[in-house]
Amino acid sequence: MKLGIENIPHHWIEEIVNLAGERIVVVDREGVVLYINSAYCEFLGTTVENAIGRPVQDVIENSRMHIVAKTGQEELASLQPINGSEMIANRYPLIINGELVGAVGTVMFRNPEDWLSYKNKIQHLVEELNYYKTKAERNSKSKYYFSHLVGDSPSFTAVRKLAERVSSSQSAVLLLGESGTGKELFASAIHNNSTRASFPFVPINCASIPEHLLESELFGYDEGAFTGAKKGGKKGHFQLANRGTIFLDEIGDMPLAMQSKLLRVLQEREFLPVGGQKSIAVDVRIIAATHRNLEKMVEEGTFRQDLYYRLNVIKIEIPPLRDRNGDVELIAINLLEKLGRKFYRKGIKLSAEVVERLNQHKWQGNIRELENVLERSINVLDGKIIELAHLPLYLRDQETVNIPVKIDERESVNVADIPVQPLKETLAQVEKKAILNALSAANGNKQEAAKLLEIGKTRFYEKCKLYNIH
Ligand SMILES: Nc1ncnc2c1ncn2[C@@H]1O[C@H](COP(=O)(O)OP(=O)(O)OP(=O)(O)O)[C@@H](O)[C@H]1O
Repeated sequence: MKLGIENIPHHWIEEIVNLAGERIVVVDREGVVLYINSAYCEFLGTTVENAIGRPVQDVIENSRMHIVAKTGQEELASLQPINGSEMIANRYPLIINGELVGAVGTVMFRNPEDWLSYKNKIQHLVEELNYYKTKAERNSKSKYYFSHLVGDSPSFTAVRKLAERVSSSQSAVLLLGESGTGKELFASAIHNNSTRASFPFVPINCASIPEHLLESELFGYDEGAFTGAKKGGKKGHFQLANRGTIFLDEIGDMPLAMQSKLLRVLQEREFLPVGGQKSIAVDVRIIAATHRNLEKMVEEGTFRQDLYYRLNVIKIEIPPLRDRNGDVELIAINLLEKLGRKFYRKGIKLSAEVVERLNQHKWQGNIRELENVLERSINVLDGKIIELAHLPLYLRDQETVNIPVKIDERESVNVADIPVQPLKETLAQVEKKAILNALSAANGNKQEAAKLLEIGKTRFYEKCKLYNIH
């Protein structure tokens, strides 16, 4: 007997799909319906004959299948109103022999009660999955080497050489640079080039953790340290990084009280978990990073001078992209390869005009901004060459090259509703709204929301803190 679907007579397949309770649609790269099963058509109030060969948007209300067929990005469990019911839609890119050829979509559950019972059943599995996903992401994030740090400009080459040279030392490293310049990549490359490479690299973003949780995140806690503390306590990042490297990103955002505790670990090489009685010894190399001016913060009294000296043993200043002559094109080509793999779109190139425009731009958001621009361009691209027309508006219009402001219907504000008040307050209101909108569009995923807003995650966390958004 054959080992596949060939054993099933072809005319059974439709019935099997219908029995499985799924409503299925298949579209090609242009979003044209190639197949839709009768159960789905029944639900839509149409017929298979009517639906086949038509653009999917004309057949299914609020469909996003044509988008998935272009981007290659799957969309799972997204809510889709059809015929007045909230449906749960799953949309998968259809990849055959490594090439994106279309998309497959299913919808299920006619009513929210069914969804709730399903959700309760799988909730713990989802949580478990998320836990392993985060862990896997963290592991893969630490896998950068100096060869991943693309750039040939003299300013960047000098910095990369310095970082390479100091990676074998055990001293603390302080990475300075604007948001999106690659500080985390540098930290990871230093770790992987050091004698600690076979031990963990543990990154922690000091700005993204609420102040009251930072201590237990860094140093862990003992059983019974506070109400709700896990049985058996919890290990902190310092303990997890033992014999490896801890990367303290956005160290400039660490509250003063925590700075004192961190200083103690650096001096004594041991720490006390929250609620603990016994100190734990650790052997950890520290790499800290910030986009803030720590010297100024020391002068202003918001950063401890003694801690600054402890961290500033080896200072590495990563240049902003606009000061890296010739690197933009090189990095863009590298990012296109990476994005090509992510979206199953191989061989995408930049037109000469686009290269020129990218070289002219000031890149306030550095490589992260460049990455977002390219990702967006790929999403609106049909062929293989990114032309000026595919760039976001603020890059297309030379007059406004350095003003990355994006206004579209989603972000527009009804001016008539705004009371007369100081401009600052109005701007804050709009900013908060934009953040909430992005969070809701990203299903609460902060990194994704920051990406949608085209700002760095650090700035995003700062804004959330400022507007009390949890
Ligand atoms: N030299 C480089 N070559 C290729 N890609 C890079 C390079 N440097 C950074 N990137 C990419 O740019 C993005 C931003 O890098 P990273 O997160 O390391 O910046 P950062 O300085 O730590 O930012 P932040 O301060 O906002 O946390 C990442 O997606 C990273 O993969």
